[in-house]
Amino acid sequence: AQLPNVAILATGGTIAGTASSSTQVTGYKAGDLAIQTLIDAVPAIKEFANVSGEQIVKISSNNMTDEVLLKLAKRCNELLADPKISGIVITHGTDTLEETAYFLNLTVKSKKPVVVVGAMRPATAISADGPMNLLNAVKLAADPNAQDRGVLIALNDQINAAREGTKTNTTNVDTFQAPTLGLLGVVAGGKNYFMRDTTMKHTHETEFDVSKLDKLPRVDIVYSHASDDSVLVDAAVAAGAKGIISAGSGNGSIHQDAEVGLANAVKKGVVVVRSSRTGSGIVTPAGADSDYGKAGFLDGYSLNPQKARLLLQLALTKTNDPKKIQEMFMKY
Ligand SMILES: NC(=O)CC[C@H](N)C(=O)O
Repeated sequence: AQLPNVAILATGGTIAGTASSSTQVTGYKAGDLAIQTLIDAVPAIKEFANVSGEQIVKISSNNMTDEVLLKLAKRCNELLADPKISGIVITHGTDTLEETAYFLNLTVKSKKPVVVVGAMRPATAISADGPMNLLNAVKLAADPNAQDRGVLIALNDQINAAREGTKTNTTNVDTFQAPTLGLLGVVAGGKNYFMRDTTMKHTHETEFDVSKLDKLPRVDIVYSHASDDSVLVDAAVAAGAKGIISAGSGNGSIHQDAEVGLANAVKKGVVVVRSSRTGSGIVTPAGADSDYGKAGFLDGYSLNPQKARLLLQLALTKTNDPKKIQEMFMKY
């Protein structure tokens, strides 16, 4: 039988990282190795798929930009329109992997699997996790049962939804978790097992079209803390932010001295969305009669601040209507 064709788009990260010794697992050079070197390190891939590697960038993912995100989304859409391509794997640093995965979850127009993969130990380390993660990701991208589940995050034998998975540990290989909703599935005995589906709209079901975009509106995140004030909010507005995500405390609460600045931002036409710095749970709707509702703040639902930022950027390419943007936050 003919093997499925899987395209691999490489962006760098620890999966392509090199260190001077096999015991060095921090302070290494991320994104050093080219994609063909990573593919050649896992000859077993050839048993499951024909793969082609394409180097998009070679960066540590803390340096990811809107420009690269747009380039990746456009390239995915081009490749997935080709009937010969079964799915896509994107190799990525883990630091902002969840952001790229969620951005693609909102902008890829296909039911075919798109799998974002990384590693926590550099390619040169003892028990490097990259090779097995890459093999699992290619098999997942070639798996018909992985179709129409939204973009997937696959590391450490676990499958997460792009919207829900988040990096929870600075160094451990078991870093991607979905604290509120749990895993979509697992990889065991070389097979993919799906336990549930995400309930939110994704990929071909969204209204976002990046084909004609070459930049995204500025959206900043302000992180709440004791003794907070409006200094950073005012700075965001002065820098031209069209939206601000409040990484609030608890259930999206905001220090009264920062709230003043955010309310003023709304009066100037900036869209403000409340999210939470807690890392799990939902930010419940404040209601039109509450102080937050009266100030015009929107509710971020279960998106973490970094993902809420991406949705607000895309939302602002379609509309400035707070009501419509709130609907998007409950839908995607
Ligand atoms: N484990 C990782 O991939 C983190 C390394 C690096 N900072 C990156 O995100 O690209």
